[in-house]
Amino acid sequence: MDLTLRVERLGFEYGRTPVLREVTLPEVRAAEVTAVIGPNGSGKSTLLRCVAGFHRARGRVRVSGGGEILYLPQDPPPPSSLTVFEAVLVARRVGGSGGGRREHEARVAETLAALDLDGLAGRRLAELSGGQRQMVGLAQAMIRRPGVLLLDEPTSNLDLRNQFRVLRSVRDLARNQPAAVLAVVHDLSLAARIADRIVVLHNGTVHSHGSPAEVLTTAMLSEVYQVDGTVQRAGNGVLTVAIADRI
Ligand SMILES: Nc1ncnc2c1ncn2[C@@H]1O[C@H](COP(=O)(O)OP(=O)(O)OP(=O)(O)O)[C@@H](O)[C@H]1O
Repeated sequence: MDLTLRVERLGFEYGRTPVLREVTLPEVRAAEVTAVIGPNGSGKSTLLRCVAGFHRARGRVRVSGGGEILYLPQDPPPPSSLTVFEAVLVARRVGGSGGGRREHEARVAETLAALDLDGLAGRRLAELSGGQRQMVGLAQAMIRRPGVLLLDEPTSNLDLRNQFRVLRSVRDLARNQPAAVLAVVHDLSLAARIADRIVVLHNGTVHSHGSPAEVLTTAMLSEVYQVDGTVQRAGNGVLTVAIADRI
């Protein structure tokens, strides 16, 4: 059976403050990336934590077709005396993947290479920058080959090149595994590049969803983000979102 993630009518509040109201997502299918966008405080991280099962929410979260559900929080793995290679190896072992030591080590090397982290393999996590540790966190998630991958702002600490690299690796994982990926992405132009579908969260409800071209509109930018924005489409189809307001 094809792997799918279904999220229906989720409701959640912290104490008495409603944060998610009747949130239903379009089905997230294997080999597809769905990006969740929305302003600060709109409920994106809470939504991911509810889907991951860390909060007890009303509504339904259903995964059909098997596979591990893996949630990668916004914060990178903490500094530690483990080397990058060891940290990713441990993640693979904890994930219960079969195979002998050689097989494990080959997969670690392959995963580090995919994220261009091979140069850091021998460095300790305590000696890395926040952005470098964030990439290690992603390598730890990817090596477990999850069926459903929930990513909370995987590029928040990364420079332009690494943002691109990470998003490309996530998309490749989704397609090759195949995995169903649900990712919170703040940068709208990056969301357009990685996502098959975008969900716009606004005040704890789904404002709109659809393909990047359907969702990223001047009207949405005005209604949801309260900015005077433009969406440009390059000849190769790449969408870029820009704010027209003067600073
Ligand atoms: N532990 C908590 N206790 C109480 N309220 C919380 C808690 N965590 C988040 N909130 C509130 O819930 C709302 C949604 O927060 P959430 O972190 O899900 O938003 P977000 O869309 O991920 O924001 P950001 O883009 O800033 O990361 C906010 O109003 C926030 O203040």
